Order: sequence, then structure tokens, then C-alpha cells
Amino acid sequence: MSDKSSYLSVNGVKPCGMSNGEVKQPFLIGVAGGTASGKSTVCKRIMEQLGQADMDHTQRQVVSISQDSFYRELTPAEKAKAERGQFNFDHPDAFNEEFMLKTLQDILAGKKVEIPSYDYRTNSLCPDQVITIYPVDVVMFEGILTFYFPAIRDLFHMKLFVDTDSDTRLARRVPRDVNERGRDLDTVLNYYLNYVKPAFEEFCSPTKKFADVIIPRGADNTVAIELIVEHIRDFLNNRIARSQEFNLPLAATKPKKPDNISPLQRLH
Ligand SMILES: Nc1ncnc2c1ncn2[C@@H]1O[C@H](COP(=O)(O)OP(=O)(O)O)[C@@H](O)[C@H]1O
Ligand SMILES: Nc1ccn([C@@H]2O[C@H](COP(=O)(O)O)[C@@H](O)[C@H]2O)c(=O)n1
Repeated sequence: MSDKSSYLSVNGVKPCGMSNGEVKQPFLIGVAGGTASGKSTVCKRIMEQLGQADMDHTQRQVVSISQDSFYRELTPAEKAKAERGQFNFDHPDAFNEEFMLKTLQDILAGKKVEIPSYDYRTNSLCPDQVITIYPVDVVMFEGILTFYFPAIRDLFHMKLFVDTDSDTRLARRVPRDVNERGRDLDTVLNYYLNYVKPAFEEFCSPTKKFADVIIPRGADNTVAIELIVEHIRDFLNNRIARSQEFNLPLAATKPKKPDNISPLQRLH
């Protein structure tokens, strides 16, 4: 099971459209950055500041999805290489680009999607542990190569790059891989030097130029996180205002019930 599942939203809310029957498109945020830069932690902080962290997962209106759910299935030969620490999981070819694109397009179209969990210990997807994502207000999509694929990059309303010093990232990655991903120290260090670091320089770091906001120091940068949260709130408030304008003629005969407003919208 993914070690990010504690906040990965298995949200059970029913699909919710606008009161005028229009499909509600989520605010889609791409979050990129090197391994262990703090992408997941930044998403968690955004969720907390939007008042979503302590909420029952069935009520959440903010969802965070990891790009790791979109690793492609490996052939038996590739699996054997992965077990020896010789398969490159930091290369774009390791991902199922088509599935990633289709899933994000479906999310934007207001559809319910299903994505698998990822197991780092077996280097494989868990098809029996499917995560259902129902339509919500805000979807964050985080991963090392979130901005690498042009068609996927173009889908985001907002692009964040978490920019954390590489020594700090290595210092975080080593204990994480040993304690949570069942790797030994030598394998982790060799893998980092042979695959992770070169791929970061070739494929991930150059995508920083596509970001709207670069977040130095990741989750420690509380000012940047507050500014991003304010921007998300503005977007949602503007959308509510637009939808209320659109609904004006209906409002006289059918007042909008508080239940039609999502928990996130009710904050403002
Ligand atoms: N600002 C921080 N200070 C200390 N530890 C952090 C910070 N941000 C993340 N970590 C830790 O570093 C590790 C990697 O963070 P994570 O958010 O999972 O990174 P990513 O999603 O980019 O791989 C985790 O163990 C996390 O708890
Ligand atoms: N089976 C796997 C698959 C991926 N990785 C590493 O995960 C890193 C990406 O996840 P982050 O949370 O660190 O962004 C990437 O650098 C891969 O090397 C792995 O170790 N095993």
C-alpha cells in the first residue's frame, strides 16, 4: 500500500454538480519537485489550511493524488531488474502517460475516477486497492514528473514546484526508503547516485521553468503556502459568484439550500 495513503483522499462523497446542473470542474493544481522535496507535505499543509485535514474522508472537498499511482506495470524482466535496484523509476518511460492523461481529463470533466494504490516494496500497483475519487472542489496532483509531459502539464490551473536543497532531499530519502520502503542503505545510496540524481537533473529540474510558483524549502515556507491557499479560495469564491449570477432567475422560485454548498465553499 502506498505510504502516502494517509492523506490520499479516498473520498466517498456523492458526485456533486452545480445547482444549475452544470458539471463542477475542480481547480486542478500540479505539484512537482525532486524526490523527498516535500511535495506530499505541502499538499497536506494546503489541505489543513483549507480546513480539510480533520474532516471525514467522505466529506472532503480537496483531494491529493500521487503520480506514483501511474507507474506502469513492469514486465517480468523489468521486475527482476527492479528487485536488484537496476530499474529506472525516475525516467519518464516508467510512467503510464496515457492513463495519467485520461484520468486527469476525466477529473476535469467532473467524472468519478478510480486509481490504483502503489506498493514500493513490491514495485507494483495494487489493483485490489483501488482509490475512488469523486468530483470535488480542488484536486492536487503531485509527483517528480508532473510537468514533464506537455499534454498533462497544460491541464493544470496552477503549477507549483517544491524546490528543496538536494542534500536535504537525500537526507530525507535515505531513512524513508530504509524504514518505509524496505530497502537497505547501500541499495538506497547506489540507486540515488546512479538513477535518482541524474534523472532529476535531466527530467525533473528543467520543468521548474513551467511552474507558476516555486516554493523554496517546501512545507517550511509557510508564507508561500498561505499565499497559495488564498489564491485557491479566490478562485472558488469567484466561481460561486459566477454560478450565483447564472442562477439568478431560478433563485426567486427555488432558493439555494445550504446543503447544495460544499463544505469548502461554506468557509467563505
Ligand atoms: N519541512 C520539512 N521538515 C522536515 N521533514 C520534512 C519536511 N517536509 C517533508 N519532510 C519529511 O521528508 C520526507 C519526504 O517528504 P514528502 O513530503 O513525502 O516528500 P515528497 O512527496 O516530495 O517525496 C517525509 O518523511 C517527510 O515527513
Ligand atoms: N518502486 C518504486 C517506485 C518509485 N520509487 C522512487 O520514488 C520516487 C518518487 O516518489 P517521491 O515521493 O520521492 O516523489 C522516485 O525518485 C523513485 O526513485 C522507488 O523508490 N521505488
